[in-house]
Amino acid sequence: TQSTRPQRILSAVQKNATRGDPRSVIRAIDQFCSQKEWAMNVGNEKGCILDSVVSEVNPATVLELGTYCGYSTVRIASLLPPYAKFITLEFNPDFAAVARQVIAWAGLEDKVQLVEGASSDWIPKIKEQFGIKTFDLVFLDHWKEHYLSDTKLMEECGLLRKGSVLLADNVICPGAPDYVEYVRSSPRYKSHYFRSHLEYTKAEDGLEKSVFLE
Ligand SMILES: Oc1cc(-c2ccc(F)cc2)cc2cccnc12
Ligand SMILES: [Mg+2]
Repeated sequence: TQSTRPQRILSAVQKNATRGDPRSVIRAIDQFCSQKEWAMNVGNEKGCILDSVVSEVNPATVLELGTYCGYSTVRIASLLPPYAKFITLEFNPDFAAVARQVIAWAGLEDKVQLVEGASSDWIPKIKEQFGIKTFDLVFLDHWKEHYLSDTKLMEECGLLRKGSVLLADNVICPGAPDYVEYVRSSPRYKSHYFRSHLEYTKAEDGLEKSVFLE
């Protein structure tokens, strides 16, 4: 039977990356997606912006919405302090199965908890299930239609505190106009747009960093 694109990405990691070396896993995925098949990883250009925000926040608690093959999961997990708690939510079981193996190849399986299911189902349960009060950093990289509703849900569930940082991928392409309008116009957020390019292309895209103010 035909392999899927995530399975081909995993094969490229297992073939070209060194076990336990997160940077070689990132490089292997970026080379495969640049030279062989495009895939919706955040990529290296936006990935460097992600790295700088993670390093600046130095979060003790991180939530990622949308794991896909685990590319950004590996980037984030490799920068976290040892005591950090990192949860990544993935709705698609096939993506989750590949991501677990990519994260393991990087040797980061003890740094991140991959949870399968819908973000809207899981967000209300995170406090009780994982003993997390609030998130210092949230990386939004799932389906764009859910960015705003999931953000409002996180607010309602008390998962954001003064200073919590939301970093959203794909502000331009595919775009999340209702989310961007909300975080840029709300007095409860201070937002900044990091202009970049859609992964592995010359098209414009960018990340929106929004700090929750209360
Ligand atoms: O980074 C992403 C990119 C795209 C995307 C798909 C097709 C295009 F033609 C352009 C962009 C989709 C995503 C869906 C979820 C999380 N990230 C995505
Ligand atoms: Mg994305």
